[in-house]
Amino acid sequence: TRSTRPQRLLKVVQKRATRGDPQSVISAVDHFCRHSEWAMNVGDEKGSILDSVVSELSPEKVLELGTYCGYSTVRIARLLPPGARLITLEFNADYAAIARQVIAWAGLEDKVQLVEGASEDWIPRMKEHYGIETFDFVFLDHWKDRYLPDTKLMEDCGLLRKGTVLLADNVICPGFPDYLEYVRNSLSYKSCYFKSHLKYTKAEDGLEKSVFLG
Ligand SMILES: CNc1ncnc2c1ncn2[C@@H]1O[C@H](/C=C/CNC(=O)c2cc(-c3ccc(F)cc3)cc(O)c2O)[C@H](F)[C@H]1O
Ligand SMILES: [Mg+2]
Repeated sequence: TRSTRPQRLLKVVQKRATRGDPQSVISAVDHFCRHSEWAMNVGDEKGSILDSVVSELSPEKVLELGTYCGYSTVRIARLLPPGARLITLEFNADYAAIARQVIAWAGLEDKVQLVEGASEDWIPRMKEHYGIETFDFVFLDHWKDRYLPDTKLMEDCGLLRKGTVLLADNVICPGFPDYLEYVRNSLSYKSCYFKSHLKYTKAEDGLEKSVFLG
């Protein structure tokens, strides 16, 4: 049977990228998406905004919602300080299998814990299963109608602390109006919008950075 897009993306990574070199993995995926097939990863333009937020924060404990093929996982993990940990949640087994191999090809498996399961099931288990007190940084990039319920769930589970940064992909396209209204109007968040473009196109998109105020 015909291969899937994630399988083709992995082949390009293994063909064009150097094992253990995260930057070459990022470039290989960008090349694949720009020249061969469109895929729903954050892309290079928004990716560099993600890079600057992570570099400035230097977070120890990171949560990513929606691994997909691991592109943003690699972008984040490559910038983490020694000893820092990234937990990424992905409930599609096929995507998780591809992402594991992409993360391993980048040589970042020691920093990344890919959990195959649903965010709503695993957010409540973060403390007892992974010994997480609170997260320093959360990247939201899963189903758009799940950003708000999962953010409220993280609040309820006490996983956010004063200063925790939430960064959400796709403010415009596909968009998540309910989450945006919440973080922009809630007294518990200080929110700002990083305008960008939908990867490799002229269409506007952006990232919403929201700091939890406790
Ligand atoms: C609900 N709980 C979940 N738990 C674990 N993994 C999950 C969960 N929910 C989804 N996943 C997992 O997270 C991923 C889902 C990513 C969804 N992303 C997008 O749809 C998305 C779409 C566009 C887009 C833009 C323009 C256009 F014309 C068409 C598409 C751009 C983007 O940057 C996106 O991120 C994965 F697929 C799913 O298994
Ligand atoms: Mg996205």
